[in-house]
Amino acid sequence: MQKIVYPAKESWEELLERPDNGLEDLFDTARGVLEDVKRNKDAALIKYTRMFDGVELEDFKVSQAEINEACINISSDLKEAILTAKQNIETFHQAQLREVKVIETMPGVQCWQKAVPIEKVGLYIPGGTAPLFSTVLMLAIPAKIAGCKEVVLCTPAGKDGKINPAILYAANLVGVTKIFKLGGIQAIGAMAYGTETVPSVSKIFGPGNRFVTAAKQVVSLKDVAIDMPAGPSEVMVMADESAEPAFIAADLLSQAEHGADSQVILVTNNEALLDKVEKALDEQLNQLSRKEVAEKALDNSRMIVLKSVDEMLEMCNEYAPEHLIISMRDDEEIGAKVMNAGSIFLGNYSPESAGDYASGTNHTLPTHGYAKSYSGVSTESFMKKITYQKISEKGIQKLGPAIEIMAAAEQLYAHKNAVTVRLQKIKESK
Ligand SMILES: NC(=O)c1ccc[n+]([C@@H]2O[C@H](COP(=O)([O-])OP(=O)(O)OC[C@H]3O[C@@H](n4cnc5c(N)ncnc54)[C@H](O)[C@@H]3O)[C@@H](O)[C@H]2O)c1
Ligand SMILES: N[C@H](CO)Cc1c[nH]c[nH+]1
Ligand SMILES: [Zn+2]
Repeated sequence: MQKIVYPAKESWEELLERPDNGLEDLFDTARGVLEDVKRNKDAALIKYTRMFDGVELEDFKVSQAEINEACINISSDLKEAILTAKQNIETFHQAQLREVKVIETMPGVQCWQKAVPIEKVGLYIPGGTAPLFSTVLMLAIPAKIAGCKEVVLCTPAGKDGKINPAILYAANLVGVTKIFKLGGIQAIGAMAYGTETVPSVSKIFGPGNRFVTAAKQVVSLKDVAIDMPAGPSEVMVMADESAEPAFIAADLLSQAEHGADSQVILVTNNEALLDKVEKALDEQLNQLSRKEVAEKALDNSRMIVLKSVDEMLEMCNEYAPEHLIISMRDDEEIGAKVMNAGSIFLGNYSPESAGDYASGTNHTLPTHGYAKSYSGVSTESFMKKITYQKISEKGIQKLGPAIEIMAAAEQLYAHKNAVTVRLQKIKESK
C-alpha cells in the first residue's frame, strides 16, 4: 500500500482516484449484450452464459428439487448463523416502515403520502468469485417486508451448472423461489426485458462486478429502475492513536479480498500507525486464501497521513466511501460530521464485516463516490410513494383563488377553470 504523508490539497483528487475499471468500454459491451437479450431472449441467454460463464445451460430456472437438495447440504452451524443475521436484518428493516400521517395544510385541505410496494422486483446476487448468500438476505428481506408481490432472483451458476447451496438455502428461507441461473450483463437484461423463462421486473437491485454495474446503469436509462451503482467494494478507515493496528489491517483486508478492483484507504493523523499497520497487513495477508486478489487491491490503495481531524473529515467527504470505519477517540462526534459515506462503523469493536453479514444494516451500498448522492438499500427502496389529497367545499373556497391566479399567470386556463366551475357550483347552491 502506498504511503503518503501530508499531501498538498491540490493532489487529493488524484490521490483519491478509484482504480480505472474501464467502465466506458464496458457500457458498449453491455449495450450490445442487452440489445441481443431484448431481441433474442432465452437464445441470447444461452449464448452469453456459454461465452462469459463457460457454462452450457438450456434451462435457467432452479427447480424445487434443487432447492430441497441444497437445504439438506447446509451445516447446522451455518443455518444458525444465517438465522441470527436474518433476525437482525428483519428487525432493522421492519423499523423502517413509516406510518401514514394526514397533514392539514390549510383548513379543509388534507394531504397524505402512502408508500406502496413495487410489485415486481429483481435481485442480482453476485456469484462470480464468491457466492454472496448474505446478499440474498440483504435484498429479499426488505423486499418481503415492503410487500413486493413478485421477487425474481438471478445469480450465476458455477462451472458444474449448479448454484451454491447456501444461496438457495437463504432464498428459500426468506420465501424467494423464482430463482434463475444467470449472471452478469445477461442476467440484468433478462430481468429488465423479460424472456420466455425469466419475468421482467420494474426495479433491479443488487451489487455486482463492473459488468453487472454497467449493465444496470444502461437499463436504468429508459427501461427499468435500479437501486444504485453498487460496484467493487471499498472501505476508508479513519484512525488516531487509539486505534488498534491489527484491527485496521484486518478491516482493510476484509474489503481488499472482494476483488482486484476493490480499494481500501487508511487516513490518520498519527504517522506512527503506518508502519504498524503495514506490518500487520504482511502478517495477515499470508493467512488469506484470496491473498493474490487482496494484494492486487492493495496496489490500488493508500495510507495517508493528514495534519488534523478536520482535514481527515474533509478527505472522507470528498472520497465518499462505501464503508467508513472511525477508529478514533471521539468516534461518535466525528461520525456525526460525516456528510458522504454509505455506512459508518464506530469504534474499535465495530468491524465492517458486522454490517456485511449480521448486525442488521444493509450491505448493498453505493460505491465509486455515489455515496455523495445515493443511500444504501433500505425497505423504502422497495416501495414508491403515492400522494393523496382530499379537499372539502370549505377547503376549495379557501385555496381556490390562489390556484386560479397562478393558473392564469401560467396561461393555463383549463387548469383555472377546474377550480372556477367548482367555486361557481358552491355559490349557486347557497
Ligand atoms: N457495493 C456493494 O454493495 C457490494 C456488495 C457485495 C459485493 N460487491 C462487489 O460485487 C462484485 C462481485 O463480483 P463477482 O465477479 O464475484 O460476481 P458477479 O456475479 O457480480 O459477476 C459475475 C458475472 O460477470 C460476468 N462476466 C465476467 N467476465 C466477463 C466479461 N469479460 N465480459 C462480460 N461479462 C463477464 C459473467 O457473466 C459472470 O456471471 C465484487 O466486485 C464485490 O466487490 C459490492
Ligand atoms: N462488503 C460487501 C459490500 O461491499 C458485502 C459483502 C458480502 N459478503 C461479504 N461482504
Ligand atoms: Zn464484504
